[in-house]
Amino acid sequence: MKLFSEFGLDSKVVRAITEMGFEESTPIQEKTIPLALEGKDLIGQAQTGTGKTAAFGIPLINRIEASEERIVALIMCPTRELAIQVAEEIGKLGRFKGIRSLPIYGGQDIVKQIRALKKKPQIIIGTPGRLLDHINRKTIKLDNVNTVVLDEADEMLDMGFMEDIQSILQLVPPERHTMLFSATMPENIKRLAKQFLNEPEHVSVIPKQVSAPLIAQSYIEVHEKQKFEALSRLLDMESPELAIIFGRTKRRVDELSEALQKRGYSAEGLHGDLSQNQRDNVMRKFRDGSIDVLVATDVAARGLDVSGVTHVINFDLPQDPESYVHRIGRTGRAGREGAAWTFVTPREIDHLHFIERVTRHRIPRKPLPSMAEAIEGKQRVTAERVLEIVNDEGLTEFKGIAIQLLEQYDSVQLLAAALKLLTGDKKEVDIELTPEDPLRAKKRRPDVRSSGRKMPGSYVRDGQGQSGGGGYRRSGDRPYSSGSGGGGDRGRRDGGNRGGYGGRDDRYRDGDRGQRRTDDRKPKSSSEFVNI
Ligand SMILES: Nc1ncnc2c1ncn2[C@@H]1O[C@H](COP(=O)(O)OP(=O)(O)OP(=O)(O)O)[C@@H](O)[C@H]1O
Ligand SMILES: [Mg+2]
Repeated sequence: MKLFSEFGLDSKVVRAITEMGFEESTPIQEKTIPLALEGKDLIGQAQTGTGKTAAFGIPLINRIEASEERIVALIMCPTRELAIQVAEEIGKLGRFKGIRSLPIYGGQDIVKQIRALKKKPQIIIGTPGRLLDHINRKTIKLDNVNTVVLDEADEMLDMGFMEDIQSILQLVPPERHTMLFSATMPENIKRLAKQFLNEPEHVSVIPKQVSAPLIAQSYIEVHEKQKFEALSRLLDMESPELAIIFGRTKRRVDELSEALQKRGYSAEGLHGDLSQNQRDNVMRKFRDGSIDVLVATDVAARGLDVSGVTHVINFDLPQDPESYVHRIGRTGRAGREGAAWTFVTPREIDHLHFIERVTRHRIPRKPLPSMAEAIEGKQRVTAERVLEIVNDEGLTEFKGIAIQLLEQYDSVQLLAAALKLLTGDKKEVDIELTPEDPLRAKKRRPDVRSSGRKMPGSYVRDGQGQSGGGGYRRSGDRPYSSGSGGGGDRGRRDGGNRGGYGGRDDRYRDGDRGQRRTDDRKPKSSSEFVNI
């Protein structure tokens, strides 16, 4: 693996990378950084959590001069939280060079954005809708842009941003450098690539299995009505550090987060119908650990990088295989392990098999956690909490009473009582969730992958063992420090209807563009998967 000092980068960039705690480049970084430094257009595909942001961020920052007073680079992302998160990372990378970057997204005061734009940022990281607003208002000019990045490019297409992206790119000088990134590369991405990229290199570090290798995947077959019980048992049994639970609709997310709170879990919901303020608050709490369960629609499926997420639970089976791959990819990031659990109703088993076929990964079935396992899990956590403070100095003041009690009672009996008290009783509140319709299996060619379907002038590394997710190191090893702030996601696919997506990023919230229906997520084309 190549060290960052070996790419011939500006020393200020290397210093920034070092300060971020990165030691070695990840496979996608190793491959794309040299190409991007040469100015080659490229399509970069690598598993979730393997550092695609820095793969485009580093060469971008390296090329820009701090003295530049015009917008020279544009990064487009499908959701607001992702724009914020990418801007954070770009900000860190450009710190020592003095590069100015700015996130531009819907839901935020446009006047405030205009004021920020006056500080002459060189890099804009934005969601397409709000970007177009600024372009139309002439508060953003693209005449000097020489680099464009489309992060989660397939998702932006899927969300119906094609026209917006086209309009935006028409305003960027054609001799630009364009890069396109995602963990999944459906067939329709080719169309976009043909139109906007100039003889791109297709850099793929996706091995056989498209999902990140460090994620232990399992599914539980469960009736719709048993799902909530199954969820609380699973949470008790596994006691996640941080967990993201995906629900199919906004209503589902609202009901589920409320139900979890009633049962005593520290959970909050995130979906596209919340105000930007609410979205920001939820993300902040989740990042700093003040809540440990985030219940979300697919708004949180893409790009979101929160360290400490040990579990992803698909309370509802995702609509399509890409969504599955991205959802579970919120854990098992940057070389860490994670667990992904998926609830499947008996009628959805075929759909699960379809996801398995397309992702080329068999998902083992696990039994519903038993009551005993749930209780055991909770007890284990309590015991761990006790053991954490067993050597604390601050216990002295409790020792007197401890000695007194031990003179009167049996020690095991006493400790058991204390543990019982600490564990707390599950609040037995009856929970009734509105049932969701089951998903039906799709008919689609199962696994059309990248091999043999190369982009012109490209190479596809379809090799083995190129996990990308596996074991690259970060100095300082800060396993659960809160990440870079922000949050990556979008609001969508969560309209009342299955497959609809109401609260998607800019257009509905800002009211200033688009007549698009809030519930019609465009159906995907038939042979989506080139690479998944
Ligand atoms: N070379 C590196 N060494 C260690 N950690 C890294 C390195 N590069 C990136 N990271 C960290 O890995 C995490 C995941 O990176 P990033 O969000 O860019 O992944 P991604 O490939 O874009 O994933 P996704 O497909 O989910 O968007 C981040 O916390 C990032 O800071
Ligand atoms: Mg990413």
